Amino acid sequence: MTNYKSYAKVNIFLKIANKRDTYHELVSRFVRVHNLYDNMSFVKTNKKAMDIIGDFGCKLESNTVYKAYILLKKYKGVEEFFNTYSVKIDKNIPEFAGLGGGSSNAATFLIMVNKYCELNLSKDELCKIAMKIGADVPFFVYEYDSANVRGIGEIVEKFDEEVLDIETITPKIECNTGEIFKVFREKFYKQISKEDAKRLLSMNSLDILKEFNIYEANDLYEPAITTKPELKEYAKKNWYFSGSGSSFFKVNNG
Ligand SMILES: C[C@@](CO)(OP(=O)(O)O)[C@H](O)COP(=O)(O)OP(=O)(O)OC[C@H]1O[C@@H](n2ccc(N)nc2=O)[C@H](O)[C@@H]1O
Ligand SMILES: Nc1ncnc2c1ncn2[C@@H]1O[C@H](COP(=O)(O)OP(=O)(O)O)[C@@H](O)[C@H]1O
Repeated sequence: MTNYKSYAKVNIFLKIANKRDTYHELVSRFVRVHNLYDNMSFVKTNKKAMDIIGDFGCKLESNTVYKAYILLKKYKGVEEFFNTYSVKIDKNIPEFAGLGGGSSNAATFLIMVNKYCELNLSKDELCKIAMKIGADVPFFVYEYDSANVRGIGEIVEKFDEEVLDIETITPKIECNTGEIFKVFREKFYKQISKEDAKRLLSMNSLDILKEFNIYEANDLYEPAITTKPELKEYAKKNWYFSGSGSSFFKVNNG
């Protein structure tokens, strides 16, 4: 059966626009990493129950793909399909990395089930399901190379620009997203102005990286290095920080 590539992402910039209850509204540019992806496919089994084949740092019920299955199983034919097929995931994207691996897998799974079970759900309908799984899942559902992402990830707008050649490095330092947002709120809280947000959202990624340094591009970098000072060793010239970490990235175009 067809192999699907479940890509990683980086955040070219990530700014906080507001608080929403215990969450934070973002203004961010998400870009897919073309040379870093997990491989996903359906394989025939006789398990007679939903199963995920692959190496994960979590149990089945916590897997983003399982959460996606739970939301899809009410649709006609889905439960029956997983009586004879399992989903196989060959992981390459590091976990806890700020690269959105788990979110990407869930989105790819939604796309695969939509096709194989002929659900005929539109991207906007899939996005509504995606939001229930996690903040970064809607971005991956739309399959854009580059997009402006706002809100808690539910507003995804395609951004047209040249495809970026992205290199990533993931230090073995576990960054807990919730903890980093907590430190941001307590010690570093600031909100981007509407004017600055508008300007950033209209600029192409290469120009943004020319103009801004690692601190200015990502509001979560300072709370991350405060929480895990050993991260600073990786902040070399022209390297940037993705999401809540721990990955750094560099763009090699031009
Ligand atoms: C900030 C991003 C940018 O891509 O970081 P990375 O996960 O990529 O590092 C993501 O949107 C993260 O999304 P996700 O990883 O799904 O976060 P969740 O597990 O839902 O959130 C964990 C915790 O982080 C905080 N949180 C998360 C997202 C957000 N917009 N505001 C928050 O304050 C909340 O306290 C939440 O309980
Ligand atoms: N399909 C999946 N692939 C990777 N991690 C997953 C998956 N499902 C759940 N997880 C769990 O999600 C958490 C974050 O994983 P991931 O999305 O890869 O990191 P990040 O959000 O930092 O990029 C980890 O606790 C991991 O065990």
